[in-house]
Amino acid sequence: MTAGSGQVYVVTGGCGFLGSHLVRMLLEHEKNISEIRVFDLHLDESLRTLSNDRVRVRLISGDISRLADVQEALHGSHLVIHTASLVDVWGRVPASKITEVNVTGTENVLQACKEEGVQYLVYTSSMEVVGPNIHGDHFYRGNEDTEYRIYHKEPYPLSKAKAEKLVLEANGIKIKGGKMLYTCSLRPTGIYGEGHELMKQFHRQGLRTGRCVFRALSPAIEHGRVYVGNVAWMHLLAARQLQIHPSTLGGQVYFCYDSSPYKSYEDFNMEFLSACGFKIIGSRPLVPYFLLYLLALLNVLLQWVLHGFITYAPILNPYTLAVASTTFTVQTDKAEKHFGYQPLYAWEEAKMRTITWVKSLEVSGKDLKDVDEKSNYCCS
Ligand SMILES: NC(=O)c1ccc[n+]([C@@H]2O[C@H](COP(=O)([O-])OP(=O)(O)OC[C@H]3O[C@@H](n4cnc5c(N)ncnc54)[C@H](O)[C@@H]3O)[C@@H](O)[C@H]2O)c1
Ligand SMILES: CC(C)CCC[C@@H](C)[C@H]1CC[C@H]2[C@@H]3[C@H](O)C=C4C[C@@H](O)CC[C@]4(C)[C@H]3CC[C@]12C
Repeated sequence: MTAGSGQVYVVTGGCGFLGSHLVRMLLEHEKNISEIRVFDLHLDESLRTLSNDRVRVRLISGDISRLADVQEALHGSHLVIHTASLVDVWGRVPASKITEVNVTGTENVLQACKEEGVQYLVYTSSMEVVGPNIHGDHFYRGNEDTEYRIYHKEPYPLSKAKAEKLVLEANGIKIKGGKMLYTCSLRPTGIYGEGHELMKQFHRQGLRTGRCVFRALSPAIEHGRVYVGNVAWMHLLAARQLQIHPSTLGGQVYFCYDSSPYKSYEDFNMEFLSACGFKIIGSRPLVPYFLLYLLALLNVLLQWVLHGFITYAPILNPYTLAVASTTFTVQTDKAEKHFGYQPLYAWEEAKMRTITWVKSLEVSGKDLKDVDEKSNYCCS
């Protein structure tokens, strides 16, 4: 295919963790596109260099919460993959900002699809549109039809649920030119892989404590995880098949899954950290749950006191503790049945790629700096 003769895809949030994997995935595996528009608030200039003879990668700086920006980016495009979002469960940004980006931003994408006559939209949702809920109900290897008490209070899951609803309701509406809009929604569980910001933080924290991770969560609580490459692959397939079988995929939701093992959040992280010499201390939580909960509450209090002076947003708060302490795993084949999804990366390869990346944090010295040499290897 020569540049200009294929389809134009827009990837909102294309410079983020998932978005940048998706852009690379599209370049490598989607043969009928000639342009990828990477729309983001903060541009990653290195993506520009990915353009080749066949596909032009165009970086577009814009704000999803401004309709004019979105309209301009979508003009003349064929399909949108909407991953842009404010991912915040720590109170780093005000709730109103989360709503503005995640809900108004999605409204803008839908409006722009309508006005610019873009027929297809794949939305990146989240497991959190379902749960875990605040009652602590476990969702054990459930699927898209599993009944669950859905209850949202926190700004991020609330915004993702609202946005997903808007996306699904828009399936089938008339767009400019008289054609129909087709939409579907993908719900990843906790994504991991190269570039995962939270993994960097756990790695850095582990270096400070001499490569020791102190078990805080019950190993019996399963937390769903999915490799970023497989999430990107699933988006690519959904985008392709939405155009071929719009009546099958249109208006549907799909959990993102692969063959990553069912483990607790900490044990899963250890799959990678142990390759760097990290050890997990304790076979059961070292701190009783009520103490952890008190600590989480203390963090909320400190956040409130320090508000206006500094942004105090530690990893542990009552909500993140509840998410990490409630089983939420998926087991489904809906995406396989509807659009032939099979993970592109087996667990062993996903693990190896992630380990290589975690190790590279040490080689580059990025995570080693600031760490007291003396504290290293206290466990070895
Ligand atoms: N990381 C996870 O574990 C996870 C799990 C489930 C779902 N998700 C969803 O996947 C998507 C991608 O998440 P991620 O982890 O890659 O997050 P990320 O923060 O790395 O990427 C989000 C991107 O959106 C961009 N963005 C934010 N505000 C914007 C705005 N106003 N205008 C334009 N762009 C804006 C950011 O600059 C960033 O590049 C999100 O929709 C998120 O809700 C993530
Ligand atoms: C108590 C501590 C020792 C551990 C705290 C870990 C906690 C910060 C982690 C655990 C689970 C994580 C969430 C989960 O993987 C899935 C998602 C969905 C996604 O849409 C946004 C990110 C989020 C909420 C992860 C955030 C970090 C969590 C809560």
